[in-house]
Amino acid sequence: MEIFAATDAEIATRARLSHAGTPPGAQAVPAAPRRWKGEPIRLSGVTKSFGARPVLRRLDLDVPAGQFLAVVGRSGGGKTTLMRLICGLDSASSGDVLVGDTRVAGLMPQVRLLFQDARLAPWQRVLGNVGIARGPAWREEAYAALKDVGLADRGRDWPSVLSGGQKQRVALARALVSRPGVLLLDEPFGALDALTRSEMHRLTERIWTEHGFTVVLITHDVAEAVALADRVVVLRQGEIALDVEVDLPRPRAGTDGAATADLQRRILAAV
Ligand SMILES: Nc1ncnc2c1ncn2[C@@H]1O[C@H](COP(=O)(O)OP(=O)(O)OP(=O)(O)O)[C@@H](O)[C@H]1O
Repeated sequence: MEIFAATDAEIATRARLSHAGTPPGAQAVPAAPRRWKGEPIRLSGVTKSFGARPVLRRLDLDVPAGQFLAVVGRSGGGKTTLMRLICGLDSASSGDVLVGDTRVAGLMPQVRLLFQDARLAPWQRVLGNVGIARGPAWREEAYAALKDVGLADRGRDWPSVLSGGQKQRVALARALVSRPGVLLLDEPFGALDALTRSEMHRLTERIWTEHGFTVVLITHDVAEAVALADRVVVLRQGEIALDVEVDLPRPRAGTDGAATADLQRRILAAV
């Protein structure tokens, strides 16, 4: 049994409205509010050890609400460990992690994650994937989220017929459907080809600008970090080796000026 009951006609109508606005005589699809609340993140004196080995060492990090932060660093530097502490998948050995006013202790509903692989349920259509675990209002929200990622007309497709980039868009819509205060992106663009990756960059930047949630992006790609983030933190051996503002005008996709190159060099040197 499917978890949604929309008919093909209903989906087609909604998709048409999403793309073309409301034709004369048609009933308007209620628009979701375009902006929601970003949550600040605060780490104070956070250490995380596995056995006797510290992976994060007395980390202090304040991420203001609505900031787009990129975390870069070499493999094994503790980036994913940091993500897991922020979303409550793991707990710190010592120190405090706060999202908004809440001390993280267990999974945080206002924090959503996007991974390198889309992790869609193959037995659910696109709309079902986006709407999983939602309450009674999920269907409107799912349509709004699919529209946000440019897939309003793909709700009845199975994940298997989508391209890699489209699957990532569905995963992004699934993360957005609950209007998270914080979106954690763990190398979500790493497996995509260059063109699709730059499309995803533009999409992510647009959606973040529209909705105003806080983003933490983990990436190995310094150019990606500088293209997207307000601020870049370099994590090296569990410590912050560099913390730098990206004071470049948006949108930045495709910009390749001297200031961008300088900043990239500075970050690479710290990595
Ligand atoms: N559950 C665990 N048990 C033991 N060691 C772990 C565990 N999780 C991570 N580590 C270790 O912690 C260190 C940091 O891992 P982490 O995945 O945070 O690094 P990363 O910077 O995200 O690396 P990558 O860029 O390769 O994904 C690594 O040495 C890893 O082996």
